[in-house]
Amino acid sequence: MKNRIKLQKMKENGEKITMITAYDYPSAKLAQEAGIDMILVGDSLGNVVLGYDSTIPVTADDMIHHGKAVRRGADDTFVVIDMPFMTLHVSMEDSMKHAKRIIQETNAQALKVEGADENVLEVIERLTKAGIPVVGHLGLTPQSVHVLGGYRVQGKTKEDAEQLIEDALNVQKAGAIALVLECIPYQLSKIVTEELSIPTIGIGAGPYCDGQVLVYHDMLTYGVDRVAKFVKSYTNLNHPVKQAIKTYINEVKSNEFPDKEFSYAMENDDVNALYGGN
Ligand SMILES: Nc1nc(=O)c2c([nH]1)NC[C@@H]1CN(c3ccc(C(=O)N[C@@H](CCC(=O)O)C(=O)O)cc3)CN21
Ligand SMILES: CC(C)C(=O)C(=O)O
Ligand SMILES: [Mg+2]
Repeated sequence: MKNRIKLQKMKENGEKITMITAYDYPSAKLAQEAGIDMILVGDSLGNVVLGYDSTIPVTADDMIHHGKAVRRGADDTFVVIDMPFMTLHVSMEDSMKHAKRIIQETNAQALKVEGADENVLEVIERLTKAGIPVVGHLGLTPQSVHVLGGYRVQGKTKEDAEQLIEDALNVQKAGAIALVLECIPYQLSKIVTEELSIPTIGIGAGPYCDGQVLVYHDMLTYGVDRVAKFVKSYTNLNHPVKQAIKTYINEVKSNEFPDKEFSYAMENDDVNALYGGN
């Protein structure tokens, strides 16, 4: 497991780990070409690519479909794939079956699982023993949105923070290679990052994590409108994309496009012969 060593080294050396989500060939290709350390095929694809209002309808087949496209676009990047809703909570056999399919069909390096209950910890242990690296995910775990009562910041009280620290230690003990911390106070992610030997990757978890992850469509403002406070918009693609499509519409309607420059031609003799033949 060469990649595990590298992640671990980056934490030890204080070199920040960069991660972005990707869901298809072009997003993966651009992320790899830009030099990202890790790609996450997030179940957030339910929101940003499939148009659902949560990650709950996302299936293992969805993850495989998109995971394969990402792998084709980024053949040389560490790819992590989310285990989607309910692939961890039916039975151990069911979880292993889904994990096996996702890994074998996508050729990803690792799987990510939300939470730290008994089932999830056992899944982490079993996959790790089978040689499949696992990334944990604590704090705001969107697959539990209906239990959490909305997309709220987690771990804000002493009790909740202590529980999260205990969960993080358990996830590490079960064998996880890294831990995503989502939407928690920066003071808490600082403690967790110091307590753990594995790298923490934050999203809405402040500056003290060993790495950061953002959703592709959020950081590019592409097809999304309202985003969480923790999202930094590095560019806004909504405007230029919409503008380009509007210009195209106008040019077709006004017979400006396509002109000869964008058309194919026959030789004059052949055109004449064609008319003559009629
Ligand atoms: N486009 C997108 N980006 C994401 O980061 C993301 C998804 N989708 N879908 C799955 C989950 C859902 N996520 C979310 C969604 C909303 C907030 C949000 O609006 N949070 C409030 C917190 C308010 C509070 O508790 O104080 C905010 O205003 O930032 C946070 C995480 C993160 N994940
Ligand atoms: C927000 C990240 C961590 C995620 O789980 C996803 O994109 O699905
Ligand atoms: Mg996810």
